[in-house]
Amino acid sequence: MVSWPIFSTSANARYFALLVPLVNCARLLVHGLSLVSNEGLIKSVTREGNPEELLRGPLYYVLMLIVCALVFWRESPVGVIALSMMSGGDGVADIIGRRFGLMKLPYNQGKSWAGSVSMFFFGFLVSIGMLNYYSALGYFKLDWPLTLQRVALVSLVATFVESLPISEVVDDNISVPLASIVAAYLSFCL
Ligand SMILES: C/C(=C\COP(=O)(O)O)CCC[C@H](C)CCC[C@H](C)CCCC(C)C
Ligand SMILES: Nc1ccn([C@@H]2O[C@H](COP(=O)(O)OP(=O)(O)O)[C@@H](O)[C@H]2O)c(=O)n1
Repeated sequence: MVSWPIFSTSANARYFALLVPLVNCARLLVHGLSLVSNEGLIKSVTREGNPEELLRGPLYYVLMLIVCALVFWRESPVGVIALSMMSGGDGVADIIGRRFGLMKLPYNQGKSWAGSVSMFFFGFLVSIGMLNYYSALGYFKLDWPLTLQRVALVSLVATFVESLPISEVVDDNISVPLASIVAAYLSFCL
């Protein structure tokens, strides 16, 4: 029976799984540099329709996928939590914040309480859901009462970092997962 690397315990499974973000990284670079034109990709992934946008948020998103797969893979909850905060928390904060974010944060008029509260709750929920999935597959065993507290703390840290007016300096597709990695590593691994 063929054992597909992506589900195997092979040391090479992570490199096989990396093919997906690597291919998308190449796509974003090629289209972001306008070496190739794909209106569908640009329209679906950018806000203003400028190819250069692909080289910022989307590219950082995929690079963080690559970093977490390489460094943490399935052995550690840290990578799972970091990606959950970026895709689940920050992603929903954008949607909810744009639509319902009338009450702005006192220190950042570009962000709102609705967006940040969504960031916290969806970052927490997606993290717990993914940790439960990986735990059910046997990749790690967790003390769930403690894990809930730890993930809540990481989500609080990620929410605070995401709320800061630093988007011009560092994209939140970098700051949110990096802050989550640090907070999760300190709470889960030390
Ligand atoms: C639109 C994207 C990021 C923009 O973020 P922001 O600037 O709004 O904060 C994501 C871009 C995704 C990329 C085009 C394709 C990624 C495919 C990925 C490797 C497949 C696995 C995704 C996994 C389920 C999280
Ligand atoms: N905590 C947050 C996050 C986003 N948002 C809203 O979502 C929009 C996009 O957020 P963002 O600049 O962080 O964009 P992304 O790069 O995270 O997708 C903001 O301009 C706000 O309107 C919010 O209101 N509160």
